[in-house]
Amino acid sequence: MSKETLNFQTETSELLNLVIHSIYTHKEIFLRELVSNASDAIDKLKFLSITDKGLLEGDQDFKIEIAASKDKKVIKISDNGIGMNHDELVANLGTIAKSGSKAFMKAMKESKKQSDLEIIGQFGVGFYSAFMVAEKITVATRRAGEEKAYKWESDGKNTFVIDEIKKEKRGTEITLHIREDKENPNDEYLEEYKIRELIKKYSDYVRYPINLEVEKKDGDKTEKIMETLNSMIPIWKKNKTDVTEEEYNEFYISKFHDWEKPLMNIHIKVEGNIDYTALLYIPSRTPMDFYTKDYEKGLQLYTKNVFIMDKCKQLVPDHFRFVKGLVDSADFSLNISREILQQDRQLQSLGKNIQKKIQRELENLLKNDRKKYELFWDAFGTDIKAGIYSEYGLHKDNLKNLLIFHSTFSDDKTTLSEYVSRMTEDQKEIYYVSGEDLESLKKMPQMEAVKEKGYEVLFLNERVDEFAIRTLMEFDGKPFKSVTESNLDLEDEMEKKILEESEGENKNLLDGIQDALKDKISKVKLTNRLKSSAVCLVSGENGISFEMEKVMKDIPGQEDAVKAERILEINPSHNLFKALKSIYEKSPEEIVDYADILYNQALLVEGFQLDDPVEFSNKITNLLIKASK
Ligand SMILES: Nc1ncnc2c1ncn2[C@@H]1O[C@H](COP(=O)(O)OP(=O)(O)OP(=O)(O)O)[C@@H](O)[C@H]1O
Repeated sequence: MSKETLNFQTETSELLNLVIHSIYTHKEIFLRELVSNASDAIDKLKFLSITDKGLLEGDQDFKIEIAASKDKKVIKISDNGIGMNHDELVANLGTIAKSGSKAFMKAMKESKKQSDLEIIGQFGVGFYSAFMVAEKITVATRRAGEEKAYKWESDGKNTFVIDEIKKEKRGTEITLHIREDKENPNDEYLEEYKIRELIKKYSDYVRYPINLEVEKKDGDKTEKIMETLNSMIPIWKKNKTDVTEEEYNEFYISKFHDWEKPLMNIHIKVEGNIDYTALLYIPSRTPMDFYTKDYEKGLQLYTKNVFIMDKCKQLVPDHFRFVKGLVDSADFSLNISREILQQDRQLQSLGKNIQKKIQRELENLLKNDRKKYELFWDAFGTDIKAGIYSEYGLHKDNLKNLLIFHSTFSDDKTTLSEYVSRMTEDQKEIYYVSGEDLESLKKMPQMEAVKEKGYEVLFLNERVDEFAIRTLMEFDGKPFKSVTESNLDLEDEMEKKILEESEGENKNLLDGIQDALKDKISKVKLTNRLKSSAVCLVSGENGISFEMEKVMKDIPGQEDAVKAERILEINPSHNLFKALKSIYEKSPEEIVDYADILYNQALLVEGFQLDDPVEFSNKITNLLIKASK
C-alpha cells in the first residue's frame, strides 16, 4: 500500500480547529484521554481473547507505557491492546463517532460564550484533545492477530496521512510532538513529576499498570527503568471510606463524560444470591440528549475485572434510566456470548436488586436532604412520574413515595404521605388541581370552596402529573380528587337543598343559558364551590379532565380523540348572577351574548384557547359601549 493522504470529516476539522486555537485551560486532560483509550483497547482485546486465544500472540502482560524525552520534545504512550487495522484507523481517527466528542461539539455549538470553552476540562474530546499540546501526532498501530501495521500522522489541520509500517508488537503507540508555545508552555508535560501527578490524579484506578520510563542513578551509572505509577485498584473495589468525594467525582466525570460533578453516588457491595459491586451515579442535571432517541440507558458490566459491555439495559429500569455507572460481578461465566448474557436470568435478578438499591437511596435522600432531592427532582422527576403510569402501573407502588408536588400548604413541595398527615378529620380525599403554571393554578376559581374548607390542594403543573395520579388512584387509602370535577360534593345537606331550590326558581334563566351554549356544554348548574368568582367550568363524569384533553390535543392524529365533558357552574351569590336575572327578566334574547361571554371567560381561566377570539372581543366591546350609554 502506498502512502495516502485523507481529509478529516468536516465536523472533525471544526473540532480540531477549536482544540488547537481556542482552548488553553485544562490541557492536561489529554493524558487522561489517551490512557483511557489505551485501557479500553486492552479491555477489548481481553474480551475477544476469551473466544480467540490466538489474539494474545503469547503476550498476556497487559500494560500501558509512557516515555518522555525533553531533548526530542516528545511523549509516547503505548499499549498492547487490540490495536487498529487500516479501516479502523480511518474511521476512528478521522471522524467523530464517539459520545464524548459529539456531545462536546453540540455543547459548543449551542453556547455562544467563550468561557464555555472551560467545559472541555470536564468533557474531554478523546484522542483529539492531544492536539492541545502536540503540533504533530504519530500513531503506530497493529491490530491483534493481523499482520499489517500502519502509521497515522497529522498536524491536526485538515488532513492525515496513513502509511504501512512494520510493527512487531500488537497494539498502539502514540507519539506526541509537543507544541512550542511561549504564552502557554507545554514543556512541563515532559517532566516526570508532572506525568506522575496527572496519572495519580486521573488514572489511578486504571486496571493495567501504567509504567513510566524513569532514570535511576546507580553509583555513576544512570539506567532507565519502568516504574508503575497507578495503584490499579478500581475505585469501585475500594472501601467507601478509602475514597474521597473528589475521587468519586473525578472518576464519574472522566468515565461518563459529564462536565458537571454528579449529584450523588451510590457505592454498593452486595453479598447474597449474586455477589456484586456497583458504583452508580445520579447526574446533577438532565443530559442534553436525554429526551432524544440518541440517549441510551444502561450500566457498564464488568466481570472478574473484565469489561463485558457498555450499556447493559437490563440493569436499570426505564424510570431510572438517568442512572449512570457500572456493575462488577464475579458470578457471570465469561464464556457466554453477549447475546446469551442478555437473556441471563442472573442479569434480570441483578437488575431487580440494583433497582431496589437506587430506590432506597432516593428515598433516603428525600428524607435526609430535601434540598438536594429537589435538585434531583427538577432534573429527573418527570421520569419518575412517567414511570408510575408506564407498564400499566407496574411500578407504581415502588415509586409513589418518591413523588413530590407543590401544594397550597406552603411554598415547598410536599410528599403524598406528608399531605395525608395534614388531612383534617372530615377530609376524605386528596385534592388536586392541574394546569400549566403554578401562579394561575393558585388563582383557579374552582379552588375557592376547597380552600375555604381548609383542605390542602396539590398543584399538578406538569403534563405527566395527572396521568400518574390517575394511575395511582389512591394513596394510603385516600382517593385522589380533582377540584375541577363536577361532583366535588363539599356541601352539607342543607346547602344542597338551598341550591336545588334556587335552581328550581331560576330554571328559565338556566335553560336560556343552556340553549345558548348547547353545542359547547353539557349542563349549566348553580354551585357553592365558588366564593368570589362568578363562573367556572368543571369536567363531567366521563373521567376525562381538561388537562388530559389538552395533552391529547398535542398528539398528532389524536386532536379530537378525547374531549372532557364541560359543565358551566354559576355562583348564585355573585352580583353577576343577580345582574343576569334582571337582564333575563327585561329582555330574554340578550342572554345569548352574555352566556357566550361567560363561557369564554371560563375557558380562558382554564387555559383553553377560544374558538373565536375576535367574536369574543367584539362582544365585550359592544357591552362596554352599552354600559357607557
Ligand atoms: N490506543 C488505542 N487502541 C485502539 N484503538 C484506539 C486507541 N485510541 C483510540 N482508539 C480508537 O479510536 C476511537 C476514537 O477515540 P476517541 O478517544 O476519539 O473517542 P472514544 O474514546 O472512543 O470516545 P469517548 O472519548 O467519547 O469515549 C476509539 O473509540 C477507539 O476505537
